Amino acid sequence: MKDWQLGFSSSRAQNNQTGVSSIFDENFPPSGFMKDLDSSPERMDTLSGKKSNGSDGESMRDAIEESIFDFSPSSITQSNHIKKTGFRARPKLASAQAVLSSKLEDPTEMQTNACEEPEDRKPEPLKRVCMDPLPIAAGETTKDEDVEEQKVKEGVMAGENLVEEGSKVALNAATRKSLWRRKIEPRERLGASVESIDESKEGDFSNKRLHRKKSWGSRQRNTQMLGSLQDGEQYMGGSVEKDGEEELVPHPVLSRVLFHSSASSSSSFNNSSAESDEVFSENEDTATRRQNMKKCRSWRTFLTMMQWSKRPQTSWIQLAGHQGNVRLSEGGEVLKRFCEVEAVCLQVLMSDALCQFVPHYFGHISQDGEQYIRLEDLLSGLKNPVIMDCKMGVRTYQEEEISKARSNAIVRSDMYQKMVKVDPAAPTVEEHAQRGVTKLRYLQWRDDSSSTSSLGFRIEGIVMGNGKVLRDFYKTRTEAQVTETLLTFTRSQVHILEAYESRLQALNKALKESNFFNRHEIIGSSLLFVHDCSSKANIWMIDFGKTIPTPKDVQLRHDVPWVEGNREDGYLIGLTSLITLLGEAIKQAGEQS
Ligand SMILES: Nc1ncnc2c1ncn2[C@@H]1O[C@H](COP(=O)(O)OP(=O)(O)OP(=O)(O)O)[C@@H](O)[C@H]1O
Ligand SMILES: O=P(O)(O)O[C@@H]1[C@H](O)[C@H](O)[C@@H](OP(=O)(O)O)[C@H](OP(=O)(O)O)[C@H]1O
Repeated sequence: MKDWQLGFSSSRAQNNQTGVSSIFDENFPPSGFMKDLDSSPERMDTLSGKKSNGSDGESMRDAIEESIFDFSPSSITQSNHIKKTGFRARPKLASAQAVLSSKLEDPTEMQTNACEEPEDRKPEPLKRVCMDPLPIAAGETTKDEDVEEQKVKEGVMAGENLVEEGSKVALNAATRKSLWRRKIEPRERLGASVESIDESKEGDFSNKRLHRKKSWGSRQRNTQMLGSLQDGEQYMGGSVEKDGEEELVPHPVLSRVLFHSSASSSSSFNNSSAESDEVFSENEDTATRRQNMKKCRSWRTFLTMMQWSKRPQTSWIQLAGHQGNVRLSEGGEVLKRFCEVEAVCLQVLMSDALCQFVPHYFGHISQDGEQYIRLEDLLSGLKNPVIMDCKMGVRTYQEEEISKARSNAIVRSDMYQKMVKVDPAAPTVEEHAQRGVTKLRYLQWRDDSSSTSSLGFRIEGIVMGNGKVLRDFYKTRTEAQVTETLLTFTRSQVHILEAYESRLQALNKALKESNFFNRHEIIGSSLLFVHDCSSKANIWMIDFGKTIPTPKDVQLRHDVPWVEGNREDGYLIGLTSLITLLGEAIKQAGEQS
């Protein structure tokens, strides 16, 4: 078991044992929607990695180093380490794996989660969940498979790399995916797997048994597996009696389940004749065949449930911003409508001190005549993520927008409608009369009614762990209102609040070292806060669509008020406010508990 898995498992074990009081303000509008976060963990693990500066997304990702950070209040040493380094969370691969393996450890929880899954979080098509037919020693693949894995690496979600520790079943999704894509015959697939096992695990009895079978035709082999299937209870026990020999099965239920999963994977569990031919022997009579088919179907039902539970954790949601601007691709990347200003920023950021705080940028892609920016999915691997989007800075419009508004003031009725909905008294008499406001006027009103102008940031939206979305923060302006919202967002969990505070302090440090920050006016950019019920937490910088390089003669400070012409964005004012208010929230949460 890798370090991060150990860390995660122990964290989960602790969580299961920890009775936790539910702390949140009953008066807050979305009361009662946080019941799924009832187990408050004692510690928090995140992963740290370091990006390389390579221009190629593949090589950069390959260069990521991972390690664990422990946010346990008692873990002072590591906590200091975090403060020194900032917690670099790249939870993708580890989180997905850890969540998946923990689900298998805890079937009760699996059921609970399945029940709580909101309708709009239906799993991806089954073809995305890949499983191997044979037990393979963890981490081992054949040469060919390695090549295949390399080929498909880019398009494969980290969460699809499934390794069942202790079961000796390695589920290498990249390999499987590529094999399926190429529709390689099961026979070839099996042969390859067996050879690799046998070469590297000479002493393993079960592997030797598999090796002895490798000369069998795939049909024979499949029939043999089916025969075993009929003795389900024995199989559950971990061994099968065959011809007087005990055949050890590394992971009794899984390996058989996985076998059939694989056999039918390419057809997504259809009952096609091709599949039946693959599974049943020619010598079986019709009755046996029917019986077998029936059993096989019930296994399929079970498999479907398994695959549901093992699906990659991609509870993706676009919280703020222009609806439909951002979406999750089939391959698990976030695709955002192309904006050259943003693409240039992201490219520069990949080799800046801030790269640890920005989703990985994979370049751009053209799809159906549209261009998209390809980004790392920051929610990947998080289980029922809790998300908050904070728009940073003391203003959300560029200075250019002011001059534009002066020269050509377009009156917008949509913005007038939005304004009236929040505050019917906000428009002037003239604006009421024309039933419209200019964009600049609207943006300025938004900034002033929220905490943007006063605190240097505002909360745009929150997604709670049960998927409930809160966007009504138009009038969340005072420090007390923001603090209360932070407590609700984190359910007053001190270790989460502390992790966020720590991350922001690290960001503060990185900003001071950043050439990008030194040379850019950052407008309308957000900090995306994400945590989940297994206590992974992180904060990321997103949205650089209105971030522009400063003129050569301008040196921004980022921590002084904006007056027209000085181009200051107030980013550090917002960051300082956030850190202060998180501190206040930590204090209040401590007092509550
Ligand atoms: N890399 C990512 N991973 C996960 N979610 C993301 C990612 N990028 C964006 N999102 C989601 O999409 C939302 C909107 O993103 P973003 O702010 O970049 O869009 P936008 O349309 O440019 O916003 P705006 O209208 O404020 O300029 C975010 O609040 C977040 O929920
Ligand atoms: O959040 P709200 O209240 O819905 O208001 C929107 C928000 O201010 C966006 O940032 C802005 O897009 P830009 O940042 O790109 O200016 C958008 O302008 P738009 O309607 O002109 O796109 C506004 O409608």
